[in-house]
Order: sequence, then C-alpha cells, then structure tokens
Amino acid sequence: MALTHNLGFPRIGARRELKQTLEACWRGDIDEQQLQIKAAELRKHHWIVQREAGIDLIPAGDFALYDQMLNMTALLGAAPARFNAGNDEIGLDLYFAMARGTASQPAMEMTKWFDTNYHYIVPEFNAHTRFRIASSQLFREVTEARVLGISPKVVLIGPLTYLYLGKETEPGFNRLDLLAHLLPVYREILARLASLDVEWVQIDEPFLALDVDDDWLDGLDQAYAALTGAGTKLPKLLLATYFEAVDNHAARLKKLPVDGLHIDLCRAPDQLDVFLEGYPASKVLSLGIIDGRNVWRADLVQALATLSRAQSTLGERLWIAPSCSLLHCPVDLELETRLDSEIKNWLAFSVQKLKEVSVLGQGLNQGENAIRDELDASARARQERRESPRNHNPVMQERLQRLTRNDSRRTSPFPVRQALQRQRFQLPDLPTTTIGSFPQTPEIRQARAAFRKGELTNLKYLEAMRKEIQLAVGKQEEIGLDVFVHGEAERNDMVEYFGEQLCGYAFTENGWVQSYGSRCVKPPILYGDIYRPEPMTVDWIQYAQSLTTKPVKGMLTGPITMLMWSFVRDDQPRSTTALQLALAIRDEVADLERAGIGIIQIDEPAFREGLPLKKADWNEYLKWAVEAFRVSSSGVKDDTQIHTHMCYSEFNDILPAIADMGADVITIETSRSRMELLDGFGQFKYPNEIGPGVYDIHSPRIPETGEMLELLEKACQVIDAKQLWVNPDCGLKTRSWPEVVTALERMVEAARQLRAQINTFQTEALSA
Ligand SMILES: Nc1nc2c(c(=O)[nH]1)N[C@@H](CNc1ccc(C(=O)N[C@@H](CCC(=O)N[C@@H](CCC(=O)N[C@@H](CCC(=O)O)C(=O)O)C(=O)O)C(=O)O)cc1)CN2
Ligand code: MET
Ligand SMILES: [Zn+2]
Repeated sequence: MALTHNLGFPRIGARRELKQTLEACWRGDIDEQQLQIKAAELRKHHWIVQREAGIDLIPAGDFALYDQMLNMTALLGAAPARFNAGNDEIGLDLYFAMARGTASQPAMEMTKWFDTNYHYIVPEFNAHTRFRIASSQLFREVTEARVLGISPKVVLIGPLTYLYLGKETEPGFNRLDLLAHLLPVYREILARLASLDVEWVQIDEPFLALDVDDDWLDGLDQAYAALTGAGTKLPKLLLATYFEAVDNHAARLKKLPVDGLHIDLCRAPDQLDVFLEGYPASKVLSLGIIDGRNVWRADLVQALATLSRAQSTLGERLWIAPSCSLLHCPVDLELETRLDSEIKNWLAFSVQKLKEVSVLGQGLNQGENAIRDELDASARARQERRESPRNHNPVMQERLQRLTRNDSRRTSPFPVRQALQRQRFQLPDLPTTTIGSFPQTPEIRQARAAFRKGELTNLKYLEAMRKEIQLAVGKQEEIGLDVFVHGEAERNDMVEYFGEQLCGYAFTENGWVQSYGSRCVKPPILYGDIYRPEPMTVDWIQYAQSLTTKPVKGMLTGPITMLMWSFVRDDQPRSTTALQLALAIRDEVADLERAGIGIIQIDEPAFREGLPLKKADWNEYLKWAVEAFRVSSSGVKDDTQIHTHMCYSEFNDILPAIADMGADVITIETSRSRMELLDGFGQFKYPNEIGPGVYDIHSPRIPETGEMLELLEKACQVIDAKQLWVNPDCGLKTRSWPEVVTALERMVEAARQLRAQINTFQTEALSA
C-alpha cells in the first residue's frame, strides 16, 4: 500500500485566526493562556481537516506561534546570550522577545526562507553556544494529536539545516563546529519522541538544495550516524528535501542510515530516475508530486503515471506527498465565493491539494478505475485552461515581439543623468526619504473593508484615502524630510494592489499565506497575458504632489517582485511573464513622468529571492530579471530619477547585476545586520547612489539618533558620502504613527549632524 502524508499544514488559519489571536495577545487584550488555547484549537482543526482529506500520516510540530526556525531555537535552548535565557524553560515572553525585540534588545535577524516569501528568524551562533532541551511545547503537541486519535509524524528541522541557516556572531568562528554539541541534544529529542511512541520523524534538510561545501556534507554523514543506530529506542527518520533537485547527492543520501527520503518532483521531476536506480530496499521513498508552491490544480493523469512507474520499483515503500510544506499555499479554495468559476476550476489550495494526494494514493492502491471521475475532471480542467481565450492577449504578444535593445537603455550614462538630476532637484547632501508606505492604521483597513462590503461608497473611500495622503504629506513637512512619498494608504499590498488592476490577474478573498510572524500576504493569481487597461497610480501621486513643493516619489512595484509574490502561470517561462509585467509597469512609469512626477521608485524587494537556489542557474535568471527591470524603468528622460528598493536579502553576491539594473538610487535594508551588507557595496564600488537603511522598521523599538548616526558613519567609511541617502530599512506600514514620527525626526536629525560633521571636515581640509 502506498502511503500518503503531508509535510506541513499552513498554521495561520483559513481566516487568519492565528494572526488575530497573536496580535490580540501582543496588544494585551488576551493573556498567554488564552493564546495557547486558541493555538491548540487551530492545531486540532488542522489535524482534523487533514484526516478528512484522507491523509494517512499527519504532521505535528509543523505549527509555530511565530516561526518554525525560532521553534527549533527554543527547543534546542539556543537563545542568544544577550536575551539572558538562563537555564529555565524558554517561555513565550522570551520567544516573542527573540522574534520582535524588546526595549533593550534588538530582535534576532529575519531573512527569507530559501526562495519563498516566508521569513524565518536567523539563529545566532558563537563559540559559546550550547544546546539543551529548553522547550516542551513539541512534546505537548504530540500528546494533543494523540487525544484526537492521531499518531502523528513529527516534523523537525534537521541539525545541518538548522546550523546552515544560522549566522555567526563572532568573526572567524565556524558554526559547523557546533555540530558535535548539537547532535546529542537532537538524539535526546528523538529519544523523548520515541518514548511518546512516535514512529516517524520527518527531519527536514532543505539545505541540500543549495550549493554546499563538502564539510557540510560530511557533517550530514556524521549527524545521521549519530541520530540512528543501536542503544536507545529512536523513531524512524524520513529525511526531507525540497525546493530543488538533490540528485547530485543521491549516492550519499541513499547510503545515509535513515529510513526514508523525500524528494521534490515538482521543482525537479528529472531526479526521480536517479533515485530509483538502485534505491536501497530498507528505505521508503516519498515523492513530492503535488506542487506546494503554486495554486494550480494538478495533472492527476500524469502524476499517476509517474507514481505507477515508481511503484513498480518501490512497491510498498512508495509514499506520496505534496512537494514541500503547504505553508506557502493558501488554505481552502472553498472559501472563495467571488472567484470567477472558470478560474476557480483551475485551482487547488492546501485542502484541495491534500485531496489530490489522497486520490493518487487511492489510484495506486485500488487501481485507476477507482479514481476515474477524478482523473477525468482533472484532465478536463487542464484542457479548459489550456484552451481558454482569456489567457491570451494578442496586443501584449505583439508588443513583446516589437521590443528592441533600446527599450532597456536610458538615453545617457549615469554621470550625465546624475548631474541633470542634481540640477533639477537641488537636494542637500545625504538626502532623507522613506521607502513608501506609512502606517496602515486600523482606520485605513476598516475603511477599505467597508468599501469592499459596499458599506462605504467609492467616493467616500477615495476621500478617506486622500485625507490619509494629506496627513502623510503634512507629517513629512513637519519632520523635515527631503523627498516625500504619498504613503500607500490606498494599497492593501504592494503586489495585490497592482494585480487587482491588471488584466491577466485574479485575486482571492481569503487566499492568505504567512509572510512572517502574524503578517500575511494574499498573492494574486497571474493566469493570463498581462495588460494594463488604464493608469494605476497617477491620480494618487499627482494629488500628493499637489500638496507640497518637495518632490513626491511615484511608487511602483517592479516586474520581478510582481512575478515572485504572485502565484504565476506554469504554462510559459517565467521570463516571458516578467517581460509582460515590465511592459505594463513601463507604461505606468511613462504616465507618471507625463504627469510631472520627477522621481519614480520601482520596488524590487524580491529580486534576490528570485535567484535560483543553485548557482549554476544564476546567470540565466539574472539576465532576464535585469532585462525586465530595465524594460520597466528605461523609458524616461535623463532628469527623471529612478529609484529601486530591496530588503531582506544577502545582496553581496549579486552586486554586479544590481548595478546593471541601472537605477539612479537604490535603498536597501541594512540596519539589522548593522551595515555588514554595505561592505560589499563599498568593495564592489557600487557606481550609483545608495540609501542604506538606518532604522529597523520590523521592530517596535525606536532607535536613538546616536545609533542611526553611528550607522551612517559606518556607511561613510565604505561609501562616498556624496553617494549616500538616508532612509529606513523598508516601508513603515506595519508601524504606528507615534513611533514613525519620533524615529523619522531622529533620522532627519542624524542626517543633519552628519552633514555638519562633513562640512566641518571639509572646511578643515580646505584651511589645512
Ligand atoms: N506581498 C508582499 N510580500 C512581502 C511584503 C509585502 O509588503 N508584500 N513585505 C515583506 C514582508 N512583510 C510584510 C509586511 C507586512 C505585511 C502585512 O501587513 N500584511 C497585512 C495584510 C495586508 C493586507 O492585505 N491588508 C488588506 C486586508 C486588511 C484586513 O485584514 N482587513 C480586515 C478589516 C480591517 C481590520 O479590522 O483591521 C478584514 O478584511 O477583515 C487591506 O489593507 O485591505 C497583515 O498581515 O495584516 C505583510 C508582509 C516581504 N514580502
Ligand atoms: C517589502 S518592500 C516595501 C516597499 C514599499 N514601497 C513599502 O514601503 O511598503
Ligand atoms: Zn522593503
């Protein structure tokens, strides 16, 4: 019998119940115990949903109040010393302190989980780091599942991935050296799970999808030798990989003393044969055949054919699963009542995907005829999607054909443009600005919700949003910033907002996906050729500009970020989709310029995230991604200043490509890493202007003027002050106005102080 299982279920709740509860707890509206009760209810509900979908082996340990990596840090007692954890159980206070920071301690760093839009809390390691079981939450969850009659498979992040994804806080230290300290604690966790009668543990080692050095691979051998074998009673281990092919490691993985492997057949279908060849008789092989990263209904006919082929080699040892955890997928398509029924029929969310897994299991176990109806329905939906006229737009197709080299080139090189722009805008040295959004207050969100429900007329809604813009402009005048933004009040999200206005996109009511902590996004669904029927942002920006003499930045989301943060079509190359998006944005840029807007920011926070996990594939991606950005941004005059913005990523390895994008100014997130990121920009001699973030906007902590000044001084050491801008790390939509005003006042003050220092220095240099 082929067995069906799931690697992880979305924990946020179909209606974002976890988000509401967490935020109520942080506000102090409910206490810790009430939070725990609600969380347990959600887990219970999710287990029942999975059982009802027909899944044989259901995961526990995939739940987290904030993040699964942070859960591991708590379980392993690896709280950084600066949080003074002591030797007690790591409780919720400390857990949230690590995630969100406190008055005295900045939060732990947060970064992208592989190539997803999910963010994890980065473990901090140094030579003094030691491990111990410091949280019993996981073990309690196993017991909770048992109460429902579920014998769960427990999910853990593996020791190599845990170390690999962390960062060293001491120069010269190698975090792999901690492995020997880590393994006994993992073994203890496994033994404790075995004593709770846990039969299977899924141990996730997605780091194998990256290009890793041999010492890390040797560490893998060492680790799994230590986590298996005689002595104590231990659970069976299923080592799970996902997001990329791991067939380059097939020989090593087959030899590991684990009881099974999981591989991703959606991202890397070709790796199946390599694994089937001589697959050890002692191991199960789990095939990730249903795409956990996208929302399209599966081709069940083809999936069944693949599985049948594998079954003839593996027999009983074949397991069936989604490609990765369903964390990256919305919960339930059934909640979508407004989605066009034709498009809805092409889609599957988490619950539907688990049913697909279950149907495939049935097909394998009972024969094709047992699932004839499901196979037919799947084939019909695929065919309808393929043939639907709404996916194709001849105008867009034709424009793509007509694109030439000149479309991705500005008229003059940067130095010429810089001179013209300086003349036009007359900004001071170290100009101050923000990244785009101002607080999305409850009032703004409620107004939008009321508008959506028809309780507020279009006109009233527009008026309310104009009031917000007016407020934001007024505040910026008072704070004394140099380049303004309109504040993005009218946007639900920087991607969804544009998705809603472009043809070729569908959007959902409840298609939420966790981004970090309690924050979610609702990625729009890009199903067809893109077309911009009319200007999307011009009225708003023009209104903001009418209120001030300071320049107001036009604010757009770039083609790569639109691509990365949407669910995209799987029936054409992503590069083609990116170019279509680029053309739509190019038209918007042109309209903004025509309306007199002189500075236009095209955000590309997901540019780095789009980079393939394997270095061998980088160049190809960078080529089309840079080209798409250039198509979107190059249709303007020399004295129009193009900004871009990136956050949350390690940029140093792609600096030449970032320079190639040719933005006149780039603002980047740097403050959490205390400007470490900038070193690369300095060494590489980044040619254009650059605004390294000096204010970590993801923490409620308000930085002091002195701290920001220090960061700026650090920046001056690697980058010429003439090239520098002063700004926060990212948009301010998650913050409150009082925090923002204080922080920005201090930021402007820090810029003033530095300007004064530089002037004194220059005066002294002249008189010397
Ligand atoms: N797509 C995307 N990816 C991204 C980012 C991003 O900005 N967008 N930023 C980085 C991650 N950071 C993020 C930062 C903030 C939020 C965020 O604030 N999300 C909001 C939801 C934003 C949204 O869609 N808001 C809608 C719906 C708001 C809502 O909940 N409305 C209530 C009613 C209002 C209320 O009572 O509060 C309802 O409909 O029931 C709107 O404004 O219209 C949240 O979780 O709360 C998400 C990601 C990286 N990835
Ligand atoms: C995640 S990048 C965000 C950029 C956007 N302009 C904002 O300020 O919110
Ligand atoms: Zn950002």
